Amino acid sequence: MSQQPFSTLAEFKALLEAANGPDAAAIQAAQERNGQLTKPPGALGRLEELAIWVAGWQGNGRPELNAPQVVVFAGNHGVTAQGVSAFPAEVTEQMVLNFQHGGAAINQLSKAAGAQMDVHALELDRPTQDFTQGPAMSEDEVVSALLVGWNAVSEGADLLVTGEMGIGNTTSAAALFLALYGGEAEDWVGRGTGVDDDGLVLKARVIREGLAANPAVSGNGLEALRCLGGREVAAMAGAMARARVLGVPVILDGFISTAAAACLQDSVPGSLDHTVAGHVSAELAHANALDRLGKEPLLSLGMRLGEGSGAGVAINILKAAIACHSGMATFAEAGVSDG
Ligand SMILES: O=C(O)c1ccc[n+]([C@@H]2O[C@H](COP(=O)([O-])O)[C@@H](O)[C@H]2O)c1
Ligand SMILES: Cc1cc2nc[nH]c2cc1C
Repeated sequence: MSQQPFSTLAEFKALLEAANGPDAAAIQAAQERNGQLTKPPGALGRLEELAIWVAGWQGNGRPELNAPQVVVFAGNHGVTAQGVSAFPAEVTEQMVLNFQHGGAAINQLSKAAGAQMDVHALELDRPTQDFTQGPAMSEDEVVSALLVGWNAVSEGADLLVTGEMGIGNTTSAAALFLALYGGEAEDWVGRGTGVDDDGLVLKARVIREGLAANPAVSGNGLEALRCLGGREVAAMAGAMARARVLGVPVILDGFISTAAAACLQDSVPGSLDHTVAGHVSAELAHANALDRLGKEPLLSLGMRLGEGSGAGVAINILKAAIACHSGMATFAEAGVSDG
Protein backbone atom coordinates (compact mmCIF):
# COMPACT_ATOMS: atom_id res chain seq x y z
CA MET A 1 0.00 0.00 0.00
CA SER A 2 1.20 3.49 -0.81
CA GLN A 3 2.43 5.63 2.11
CA GLN A 4 1.08 8.77 0.44
CA PRO A 5 -2.04 10.22 2.05
CA PHE A 6 -3.39 11.19 -1.40
CA SER A 7 -2.32 10.79 -5.01
CA THR A 8 -5.05 12.72 -6.86
CA LEU A 9 -6.78 16.06 -6.37
CA ALA A 10 -10.04 14.20 -5.71
CA GLU A 11 -8.41 12.25 -2.85
CA PHE A 12 -6.93 15.47 -1.43
CA LYS A 13 -10.38 17.09 -1.53
CA ALA A 14 -11.94 14.08 0.22
CA LEU A 15 -9.44 14.39 3.11
CA LEU A 16 -10.32 18.05 3.51
CA GLU A 17 -14.05 17.27 3.44
CA ALA A 18 -13.62 14.62 6.14
CA ALA A 19 -11.71 16.91 8.55
CA ASN A 20 -13.36 17.59 11.90
CA GLY A 21 -14.51 21.01 13.06
CA PRO A 22 -13.41 22.67 16.30
CA ASP A 23 -14.09 21.08 19.70
CA ALA A 24 -17.40 22.47 20.99
CA ALA A 25 -16.70 21.49 24.63
CA ALA A 26 -13.34 23.33 24.57
CA ILE A 27 -15.01 26.42 23.09
CA GLN A 28 -17.63 26.35 25.83
CA ALA A 29 -15.02 25.90 28.57
CA ALA A 30 -12.97 28.78 27.15
CA GLN A 31 -16.05 31.02 26.93
CA GLU A 32 -16.91 30.27 30.55
CA ARG A 33 -13.38 30.94 31.71
CA ASN A 34 -13.24 34.16 29.68
CA GLY A 35 -16.34 35.38 31.51
CA GLN A 36 -14.66 34.85 34.92
CA LEU A 37 -11.35 36.63 34.22
CA THR A 38 -10.44 39.81 36.12
CA LYS A 39 -11.52 42.41 33.55
CA PRO A 40 -14.77 44.05 32.51
CA PRO A 41 -16.60 41.82 30.01
CA GLY A 42 -15.20 42.26 26.49
CA ALA A 43 -12.43 44.63 27.63
CA LEU A 44 -9.73 42.65 25.81
CA GLY A 45 -11.66 43.10 22.57
CA ARG A 46 -10.69 40.77 19.76
CA LEU A 47 -8.01 39.09 21.90
CA GLU A 48 -10.84 37.33 23.76
CA GLU A 49 -12.39 35.90 20.62
CA LEU A 50 -8.96 34.83 19.31
CA ALA A 51 -8.14 32.86 22.48
CA ILE A 52 -11.52 31.10 22.36
CA TRP A 53 -11.01 30.28 18.68
CA VAL A 54 -7.57 28.75 19.41
CA ALA A 55 -9.13 26.82 22.32
CA GLY A 56 -11.60 25.22 19.92
CA TRP A 57 -8.96 24.10 17.43
CA GLN A 58 -6.53 22.89 20.11
CA GLY A 59 -9.37 21.09 21.93
CA ASN A 60 -8.22 22.76 25.14
CA GLY A 61 -10.30 25.27 27.13
CA ARG A 62 -7.08 26.76 28.47
CA PRO A 63 -5.00 26.85 25.26
CA GLU A 64 -1.24 27.11 25.01
CA LEU A 65 1.07 28.50 22.39
CA ASN A 66 4.49 26.96 22.92
CA ALA A 67 5.44 25.60 19.51
CA PRO A 68 4.56 27.91 16.62
CA GLN A 69 5.93 26.82 13.24
CA VAL A 70 6.69 29.01 10.22
CA VAL A 71 7.12 27.16 6.92
CA VAL A 72 8.38 29.01 3.86
CA PHE A 73 7.91 27.39 0.45
CA ALA A 74 9.73 28.56 -2.69
CA GLY A 75 8.84 27.97 -6.33
CA ASN A 76 9.63 29.32 -9.78
CA HIS A 77 7.05 30.43 -12.35
CA GLY A 78 7.14 29.99 -16.12
CA VAL A 79 4.99 33.10 -16.47
CA THR A 80 8.04 35.23 -15.55
CA ALA A 81 8.95 34.82 -19.25
CA GLN A 82 6.23 37.45 -19.86
CA GLY A 83 8.20 40.09 -17.91
CA VAL A 84 5.69 40.38 -15.04
CA SER A 85 8.13 41.02 -12.15
CA ALA A 86 10.49 43.87 -11.27
CA PHE A 87 13.10 41.23 -10.24
CA PRO A 88 14.74 38.36 -12.17
CA ALA A 89 13.65 34.76 -11.48
CA GLU A 90 17.05 33.79 -10.03
CA VAL A 91 16.19 35.87 -6.94
CA THR A 92 13.93 33.02 -5.77
CA GLU A 93 16.90 30.67 -5.36
CA GLN A 94 19.15 33.43 -3.97
CA MET A 95 16.55 34.22 -1.31
CA VAL A 96 16.28 30.52 -0.39
CA LEU A 97 20.01 30.62 0.41
CA ASN A 98 19.39 33.78 2.43
CA PHE A 99 16.60 32.00 4.39
CA GLN A 100 18.93 29.07 5.01
CA HIS A 101 21.67 31.39 6.26
CA GLY A 102 19.27 33.24 8.58
CA GLY A 103 19.48 36.60 6.78
CA ALA A 104 15.91 37.29 5.63
CA ALA A 105 13.17 39.26 7.39
CA ILE A 106 11.22 36.07 8.14
CA ASN A 107 14.24 34.62 9.99
CA GLN A 108 14.24 37.60 12.34
CA LEU A 109 10.45 37.63 12.75
CA SER A 110 10.35 33.89 13.47
CA LYS A 111 13.07 34.30 16.08
CA ALA A 112 11.29 37.29 17.64
CA ALA A 113 8.07 35.24 17.87
CA GLY A 114 9.83 32.13 19.23
CA ALA A 115 8.81 30.09 16.18
CA GLN A 116 10.56 27.17 14.51
CA MET A 117 11.21 28.09 10.87
CA ASP A 118 11.58 25.61 7.99
CA VAL A 119 12.27 26.27 4.31
CA HIS A 120 11.24 24.01 1.43
CA ALA A 121 12.46 24.82 -2.09
CA LEU A 122 10.30 23.06 -4.68
CA GLU A 123 12.17 22.09 -7.87
CA LEU A 124 13.50 25.60 -8.49
CA ASP A 125 15.39 24.42 -11.57
CA ARG A 126 12.10 23.28 -13.11
CA PRO A 127 9.74 26.29 -13.21
CA THR A 128 6.04 25.72 -13.80
CA GLN A 129 4.80 26.11 -17.38
CA ASP A 130 3.85 29.62 -18.53
CA PHE A 131 0.09 29.60 -17.84
CA THR A 132 -0.64 31.91 -20.80
CA GLN A 133 0.15 28.84 -22.94
CA GLY A 134 -1.75 26.18 -20.98
CA PRO A 135 -1.82 24.63 -17.48
CA ALA A 136 1.05 25.61 -15.16
CA MET A 137 1.18 22.08 -13.73
CA SER A 138 0.00 18.54 -14.48
CA GLU A 139 -2.13 16.82 -11.85
CA ASP A 140 0.91 14.78 -10.71
CA GLU A 141 2.95 17.97 -10.33
CA VAL A 142 0.35 19.83 -8.28
CA VAL A 143 -0.24 16.75 -6.12
CA SER A 144 3.54 16.47 -5.47
CA ALA A 145 3.61 20.11 -4.38
CA LEU A 146 0.53 19.66 -2.14
CA LEU A 147 2.30 16.68 -0.55
CA VAL A 148 5.43 18.74 0.20
CA GLY A 149 3.20 21.15 2.12
CA TRP A 150 1.19 18.39 3.79
CA ASN A 151 4.37 16.69 5.04
CA ALA A 152 6.01 19.96 6.13
CA VAL A 153 3.70 20.48 9.12
CA SER A 154 5.32 19.33 12.38
CA GLU A 155 3.07 17.03 14.41
CA GLY A 156 4.04 18.98 17.56
CA ALA A 157 3.21 22.43 16.18
CA ASP A 158 0.46 24.31 18.01
CA LEU A 159 0.22 27.17 15.45
CA LEU A 160 1.21 27.36 11.79
CA VAL A 161 2.26 30.19 9.46
CA THR A 162 2.68 29.43 5.75
CA GLY A 163 4.91 31.78 3.80
CA GLU A 164 6.31 31.84 0.29
CA MET A 165 9.02 33.10 -2.01
CA GLY A 166 8.53 33.03 -5.77
CA ILE A 167 9.37 35.69 -8.31
CA GLY A 168 6.25 36.17 -10.47
CA ASN A 169 3.82 34.78 -7.91
CA THR A 170 1.71 37.94 -7.49
CA THR A 171 0.71 37.37 -11.14
CA SER A 172 -0.19 33.77 -10.35
CA ALA A 173 -2.19 34.85 -7.27
CA ALA A 174 -4.01 37.57 -9.24
CA ALA A 175 -4.94 35.01 -11.92
CA LEU A 176 -6.30 32.70 -9.20
CA PHE A 177 -8.49 35.46 -7.74
CA LEU A 178 -9.78 36.39 -11.21
CA ALA A 179 -10.66 32.72 -11.82
CA LEU A 180 -12.36 32.28 -8.44
CA TYR A 181 -14.06 35.65 -7.98
CA GLY A 182 -14.38 37.16 -11.47
CA GLY A 183 -14.48 40.89 -12.11
CA GLU A 184 -11.91 42.62 -14.30
CA ALA A 185 -8.27 41.55 -14.54
CA GLU A 186 -7.34 45.09 -13.47
CA ASP A 187 -9.15 44.54 -10.14
CA TRP A 188 -6.70 41.85 -9.09
CA VAL A 189 -3.25 42.96 -10.28
CA GLY A 190 -0.85 44.98 -8.14
CA ARG A 191 2.74 46.13 -8.15
CA GLY A 192 4.23 43.01 -6.53
CA THR A 193 7.95 43.61 -6.11
CA GLY A 194 7.52 47.04 -7.72
CA VAL A 195 6.40 47.05 -11.37
CA ASP A 196 5.48 50.41 -12.94
CA ASP A 197 2.18 51.41 -14.56
CA ASP A 198 3.08 49.61 -17.82
CA GLY A 199 3.82 46.53 -15.71
CA LEU A 200 0.32 46.66 -14.26
CA VAL A 201 -1.21 46.80 -17.75
CA LEU A 202 0.98 43.86 -18.79
CA LYS A 203 0.02 41.81 -15.71
CA ALA A 204 -3.69 42.36 -16.41
CA ARG A 205 -3.25 41.20 -20.01
CA VAL A 206 -1.23 38.18 -18.89
CA ILE A 207 -3.85 36.98 -16.40
CA ARG A 208 -6.63 37.48 -18.96
CA GLU A 209 -4.61 35.31 -21.35
CA GLY A 210 -4.09 32.80 -18.55
CA LEU A 211 -7.82 32.36 -18.06
CA ALA A 212 -8.40 32.14 -21.82
CA ALA A 213 -5.74 29.41 -22.09
CA ASN A 214 -7.22 27.48 -19.13
CA PRO A 215 -11.01 27.57 -19.59
CA ALA A 216 -11.80 24.92 -16.94
CA VAL A 217 -10.55 27.00 -14.01
CA SER A 218 -13.51 29.30 -13.36
CA GLY A 219 -15.13 28.43 -10.05
CA ASN A 220 -13.01 25.29 -9.55
CA GLY A 221 -10.49 25.96 -6.78
CA LEU A 222 -8.21 22.94 -7.11
CA GLU A 223 -8.22 23.00 -10.92
CA ALA A 224 -7.40 26.73 -10.75
CA LEU A 225 -4.52 25.90 -8.37
CA ARG A 226 -3.17 23.36 -10.88
CA CYS A 227 -3.54 25.57 -13.97
CA LEU A 228 -2.66 29.03 -12.59
CA GLY A 229 -0.86 28.39 -9.30
CA GLY A 230 2.74 27.61 -8.55
CA ARG A 231 4.46 24.85 -6.62
CA GLU A 232 4.92 27.08 -3.55
CA VAL A 233 1.27 28.16 -3.72
CA ALA A 234 0.13 24.52 -3.83
CA ALA A 235 2.52 23.62 -1.00
CA MET A 236 0.97 26.35 1.18
CA ALA A 237 -2.49 24.94 0.38
CA GLY A 238 -1.27 21.45 1.30
CA ALA A 239 0.13 22.67 4.62
CA MET A 240 -3.08 24.57 5.45
CA ALA A 241 -5.10 21.44 4.70
CA ARG A 242 -2.85 19.26 6.85
CA ALA A 243 -3.19 21.77 9.69
CA ARG A 244 -6.97 21.57 9.31
CA VAL A 245 -6.83 17.77 9.64
CA LEU A 246 -4.51 18.01 12.70
CA GLY A 247 -6.60 20.80 14.31
CA VAL A 248 -3.71 23.27 14.21
CA PRO A 249 -4.73 26.95 13.82
CA VAL A 250 -3.15 28.82 10.90
CA ILE A 251 -2.30 32.49 10.40
CA LEU A 252 -2.65 33.51 6.75
CA ASP A 253 -0.03 35.89 5.40
CA GLY A 254 -0.31 38.18 2.39
CA PHE A 255 -1.67 38.17 -1.16
CA ILE A 256 -0.19 34.86 -2.28
CA SER A 257 -0.89 32.97 0.95
CA THR A 258 -4.49 34.18 0.71
CA ALA A 259 -4.75 32.96 -2.89
CA ALA A 260 -3.67 29.48 -1.78
CA ALA A 261 -6.30 29.59 0.97
CA ALA A 262 -8.99 30.79 -1.44
CA CYS A 263 -8.45 27.68 -3.61
CA LEU A 264 -9.23 25.46 -0.60
CA GLN A 265 -12.29 27.47 0.45
CA ASP A 266 -13.61 27.40 -3.11
CA SER A 267 -13.16 23.65 -3.29
CA VAL A 268 -14.44 22.78 0.21
CA PRO A 269 -16.45 25.58 1.86
CA GLY A 270 -15.55 25.90 5.55
CA SER A 271 -12.05 24.54 5.04
CA LEU A 272 -10.53 27.83 6.28
CA ASP A 273 -12.36 27.89 9.62
CA HIS A 274 -9.05 27.13 11.35
CA THR A 275 -7.39 30.21 9.79
CA VAL A 276 -7.15 33.89 10.72
CA ALA A 277 -5.82 36.68 8.49
CA GLY A 278 -2.55 37.92 9.99
CA HIS A 279 -2.42 41.20 8.09
CA VAL A 280 -3.62 43.09 5.07
CA SER A 281 -0.84 43.54 2.55
CA ALA A 282 -0.15 46.74 0.63
CA GLU A 283 -0.68 44.66 -2.55
CA LEU A 284 -3.77 46.45 -3.81
CA ALA A 285 -6.26 43.60 -4.17
CA HIS A 286 -5.43 41.84 -0.91
CA ALA A 287 -8.09 43.72 1.09
CA ASN A 288 -10.69 42.72 -1.49
CA ALA A 289 -9.56 39.07 -1.40
CA LEU A 290 -9.82 38.99 2.41
CA ASP A 291 -13.30 40.52 2.16
CA ARG A 292 -14.34 37.71 -0.18
CA LEU A 293 -13.15 35.19 2.40
CA GLY A 294 -14.84 37.07 5.25
CA LYS A 295 -11.50 37.48 7.06
CA GLU A 296 -10.77 40.60 9.13
CA PRO A 297 -6.97 41.13 9.21
CA LEU A 298 -5.24 41.45 12.59
CA LEU A 299 -2.68 43.98 11.35
CA SER A 300 -2.34 46.67 8.70
CA LEU A 301 1.30 47.73 8.61
CA GLY A 302 1.79 48.52 4.92
CA MET A 303 3.86 45.35 4.51
CA ARG A 304 4.14 43.67 1.08
CA LEU A 305 7.05 41.31 1.51
CA GLY A 306 5.54 37.83 1.60
CA GLU A 307 7.76 35.10 3.18
CA GLY A 308 5.11 34.72 5.92
CA SER A 309 6.30 38.03 7.38
CA GLY A 310 2.94 39.67 8.19
CA ALA A 311 1.67 36.46 9.76
CA GLY A 312 4.99 36.15 11.61
CA VAL A 313 4.35 39.50 13.30
CA ALA A 314 0.78 38.40 14.09
CA ILE A 315 2.02 35.32 16.02
CA ASN A 316 2.80 37.77 18.82
CA ILE A 317 -0.83 38.89 18.91
CA LEU A 318 -2.08 35.32 19.31
CA LYS A 319 0.54 34.78 22.02
CA ALA A 320 -0.76 37.87 23.82
CA ALA A 321 -4.37 36.65 23.53
CA ILE A 322 -3.49 33.22 24.94
CA ALA A 323 -1.23 34.58 27.69
CA CYS A 324 -4.17 36.63 28.99
CA HIS A 325 -6.78 33.91 28.60
CA SER A 326 -4.76 31.11 30.17
CA GLY A 327 -2.70 33.12 32.67
CA MET A 328 -5.13 35.64 34.20
CA ALA A 329 -6.73 35.08 37.57
CA THR A 330 -10.49 34.73 37.87
CA PHE A 331 -12.51 37.15 40.03
CA ALA A 332 -12.84 34.38 42.66
CA GLU A 333 -9.13 33.52 42.65
CA ALA A 334 -8.04 37.16 42.96
CA GLY A 335 -10.72 38.21 45.41
CA VAL A 336 -11.88 40.97 43.06
CA SER A 337 -15.57 41.91 43.16
CA ASP A 338 -17.32 41.26 39.86
CA GLY A 339 -19.93 43.57 38.37
O1 LIG B 1 2.60 38.75 0.47
C1 LIG B 1 2.35 39.74 -0.24
O2 LIG B 1 1.30 40.36 -0.10
C2 LIG B 1 3.32 40.13 -1.31
C3 LIG B 1 3.08 41.25 -2.08
C4 LIG B 1 4.02 41.61 -3.04
C5 LIG B 1 5.16 40.83 -3.25
N1 LIG B 1 5.36 39.72 -2.51
C6 LIG B 1 6.59 38.89 -2.70
O3 LIG B 1 7.24 39.28 -3.90
C7 LIG B 1 7.42 38.20 -4.78
C8 LIG B 1 6.43 38.27 -5.91
O4 LIG B 1 6.40 39.53 -6.51
P1 LIG B 1 6.42 39.60 -8.12
O5 LIG B 1 6.49 41.07 -8.42
O6 LIG B 1 7.67 38.89 -8.57
O7 LIG B 1 5.17 38.95 -8.57
C9 LIG B 1 7.20 36.94 -3.97
O8 LIG B 1 8.43 36.41 -3.57
C10 LIG B 1 6.33 37.39 -2.81
O9 LIG B 1 6.75 36.76 -1.61
C11 LIG B 1 4.48 39.37 -1.53
C1 LIG C 1 14.72 40.68 -2.43
C2 LIG C 1 13.36 40.00 -2.37
C3 LIG C 1 12.96 39.38 -1.18
C4 LIG C 1 11.70 38.76 -1.13
N1 LIG C 1 11.06 38.09 -0.19
C5 LIG C 1 9.88 37.69 -0.65
N2 LIG C 1 9.76 38.12 -1.89
C6 LIG C 1 10.86 38.78 -2.24
C7 LIG C 1 11.24 39.41 -3.42
C8 LIG C 1 12.50 40.04 -3.47
C9 LIG C 1 12.90 40.71 -4.75
